Amino acid sequence: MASSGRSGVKHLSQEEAQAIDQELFTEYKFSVDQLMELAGLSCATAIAKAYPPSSFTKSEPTVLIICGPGNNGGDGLVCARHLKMFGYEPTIYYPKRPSKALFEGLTTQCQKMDIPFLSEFPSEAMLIDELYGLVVDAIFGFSFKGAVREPFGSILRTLEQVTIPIASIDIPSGWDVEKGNPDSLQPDMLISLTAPKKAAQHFTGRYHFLGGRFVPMALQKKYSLNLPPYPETDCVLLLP
Ligand SMILES: NC(=O)C1=CN([C@@H]2O[C@H](COP(=O)(O)OP(=O)(O)OC[C@H]3O[C@@H](n4cnc5c(N)ncnc54)[C@H](O)[C@@H]3O)[C@@H](O)[C@H]2O)[C@H](O)CC1
Ligand SMILES: [K+]
Repeated sequence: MASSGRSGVKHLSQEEAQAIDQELFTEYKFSVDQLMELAGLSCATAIAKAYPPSSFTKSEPTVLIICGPGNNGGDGLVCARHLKMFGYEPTIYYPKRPSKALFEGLTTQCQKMDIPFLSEFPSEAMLIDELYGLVVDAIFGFSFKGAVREPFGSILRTLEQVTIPIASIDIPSGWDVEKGNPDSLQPDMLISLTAPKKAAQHFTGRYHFLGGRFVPMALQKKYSLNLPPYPETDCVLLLP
């Protein structure tokens, strides 16, 4: 069944999100690297709009970015690199790294830009609150299914206790892509890429951005995305 939010934009099922993704690669001949770069740039841009460095109460605008094992994690690595360029102090936790050239390259880029990678996840939420001003959740995106497997279960349980804002890329991690999850993370920001997924209807945080301004009009029409117009040359749009 089709569903749409207050803005009239379509909310995608998991199957639709994966079908559009596949069509972008197979029919439209985009490469993953290209779309990931635009997705990650959108996330860093949305973060810079909602949480400018001057709004941080810490002495430095420190951001903890947690990257998962798939492309959502890749978006997180790209986001970290752009945040560094924008004047933030990102730190990455990336416990499950795929042995693929794309992710290895993104990791090296971050390392060469002096972005630290944590070898262990902070054991207490309080430590995260003390050290960072923002968490970026790039753990799972639209391919998440079933019960959360370790080490991500314990990471998510810690994140549920933090009091600093959490910005989730595409899906709040631990949420069912269509039904959401009232018992998991409740992020302050959600950046929906391409189009919001059905779970976004359960988002109650302050900022819901649309990002990933890369879907050709023919594909938008085929899937009746009904995307609102992005302002001027912006790569993100704040949804009502
Ligand atoms: N078209 C677009 O909008 C683009 C979006 N991008 C981003 O890509 C993700 C989707 O990426 P994908 O690799 O398909 O999957 P995920 O990152 O969601 O995760 C897959 C990863 O997670 C593991 N996994 C799945 N379920 C579980 C679980 N229950 N417990 C533990 N681990 C789990 C699975 O094994 C895989 O390893 C999308 O959301 C966007 O963020 C692209 O960057 C660009 C195009
Ligand atoms: K996420």
